[in-house]
Amino acid sequence: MNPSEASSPPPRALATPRYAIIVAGGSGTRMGADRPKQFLDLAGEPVLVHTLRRFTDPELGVQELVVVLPAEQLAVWAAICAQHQVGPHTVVAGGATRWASVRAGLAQLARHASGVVAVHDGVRPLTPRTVIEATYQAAHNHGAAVAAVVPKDSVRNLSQQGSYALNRARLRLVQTPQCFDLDLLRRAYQLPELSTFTDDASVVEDLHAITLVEGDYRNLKITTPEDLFVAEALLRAMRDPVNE
Ligand SMILES: Nc1ccn([C@@H]2O[C@H](COP(=O)(O)OP(=O)(O)OP(=O)(O)O)[C@@H](O)[C@H]2O)c(=O)n1
Ligand SMILES: C[C@](O)(CO)[C@H](O)COP(=O)(O)O
Repeated sequence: MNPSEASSPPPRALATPRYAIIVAGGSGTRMGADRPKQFLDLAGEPVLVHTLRRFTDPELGVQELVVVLPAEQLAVWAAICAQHQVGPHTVVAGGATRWASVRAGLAQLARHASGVVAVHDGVRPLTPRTVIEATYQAAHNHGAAVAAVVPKDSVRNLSQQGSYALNRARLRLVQTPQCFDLDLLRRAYQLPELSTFTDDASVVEDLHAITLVEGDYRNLKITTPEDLFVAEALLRAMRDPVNE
């Protein structure tokens, strides 16, 4: 625990325990930076520090937070934690794919019998608390819930003849957090990995229906360089009490 955490308010007590796995085990090839994008600077602090703060908010009552990192970056993260205010968490080494990293995070939660677990991208540093809370609650009520938003652009499907328009009213852009009953997520991650998995909902959906929760357009995933500029502007706006 960071000494500055000692005086923070106690976590909210909840009947159903809440856990979170923050996956930050990727290398950021699309960003093309000199280090993984989760360590890049966003308004004076590494992206991942911002992301963790979203989940250490005592109002959420998360009992255990697991951070998954590339094995070769564990020392880098330790140095970051020594310099920045980061709440209590455990660290595990990830795998070659996001799926393998989530599995490693789940293994860290093996001693817990039950609860609801959130899986969240370490590179989504702007997720509003209301979205996290709503996703945990929906998973508590329905077993599996993911945050998603309506597409703002028109969407076309590629075909052999060229392309055709899709009805975007029937489409959703999926974000994280993605929250699940702990036992359900464990069972889903015992099945073999498929190349079609892009998120946790795609791993779980053969076992259980996925409930969609209203996400937020500010909850962007930092993927390519321009996302950092947008994230910085959004962060400034979200810190302005007029906007939040
Ligand atoms: N082996 C992996 C791959 C991805 N992730 C995490 O999953 C989230 C979403 O993945 P993505 O944005 O694709 O991150 P990268 O894999 O780092 O990026 P890229 O695909 O551009 O290499 C990120 O927080 C990333 O760190 C992970 O934990 N382990
Ligand atoms: C999990 C995710 O962020 C939901 O939108 C997304 O699927 C991650 O995809 P990526 O290819 O790893 O960026």
